[in-house]
Amino acid sequence: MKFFLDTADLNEIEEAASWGVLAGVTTNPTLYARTGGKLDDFHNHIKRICDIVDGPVSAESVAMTRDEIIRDGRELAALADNVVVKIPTMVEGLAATKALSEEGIPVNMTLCFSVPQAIMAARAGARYISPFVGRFDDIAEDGIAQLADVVAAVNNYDFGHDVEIIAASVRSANHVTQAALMGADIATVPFAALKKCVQHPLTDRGLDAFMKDWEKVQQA
Ligand SMILES: O=C[C@H](O)COP(=O)(O)O
Repeated sequence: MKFFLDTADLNEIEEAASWGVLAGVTTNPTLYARTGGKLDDFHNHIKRICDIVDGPVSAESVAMTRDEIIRDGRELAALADNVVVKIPTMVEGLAATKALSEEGIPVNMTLCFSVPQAIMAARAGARYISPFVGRFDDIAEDGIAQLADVVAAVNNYDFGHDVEIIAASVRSANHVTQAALMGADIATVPFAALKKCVQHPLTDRGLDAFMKDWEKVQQA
């Protein structure tokens, strides 16, 4: 499984990139708004992310009609070679995904909450599909079970092009564990949760003991 960072925060992206495990970044309008970014700086902001990250960077279209999404998608794709156009899973989004994919522009279909949505995204030409986990948990449903269904269903078929499933709306290291065990290709993880993925209390305890014993060696 590959690790993507689910953020538009440049500091977080720079730090995670320095860890050597970052394979890509996903953004969305909410994550960009959280940076305090303005509309007229959005494209430059995406370019800055693309410069930092050696891997695909999803930038989301906020258009609602096929033609507007296609126009948006072309503009976003022109920003950098590693831009992936993120498009919501809806009728107009499917049509735009088909058109953009045929032009060779990679698409990540987002806001995916069901097996039929995922299969349709793949059929339309999506390079990435993003089933959401945490938002199911938020409404007292089992997001991991939903993700497992999507992974199993998509892996049943050959869509004639590469399709990778991004476990999205990930909230915890346990979500990452479950996504990896079921064979999700990618987990896109918020910075705080990604940091928790490298931490373990037994690692901390073991390190503490090693340091204390090393002090004894130095004083012997
Ligand atoms: O846009 C995709 C995100 O992974 C959504 O995550 P969220 O449910 O934490 O906002």
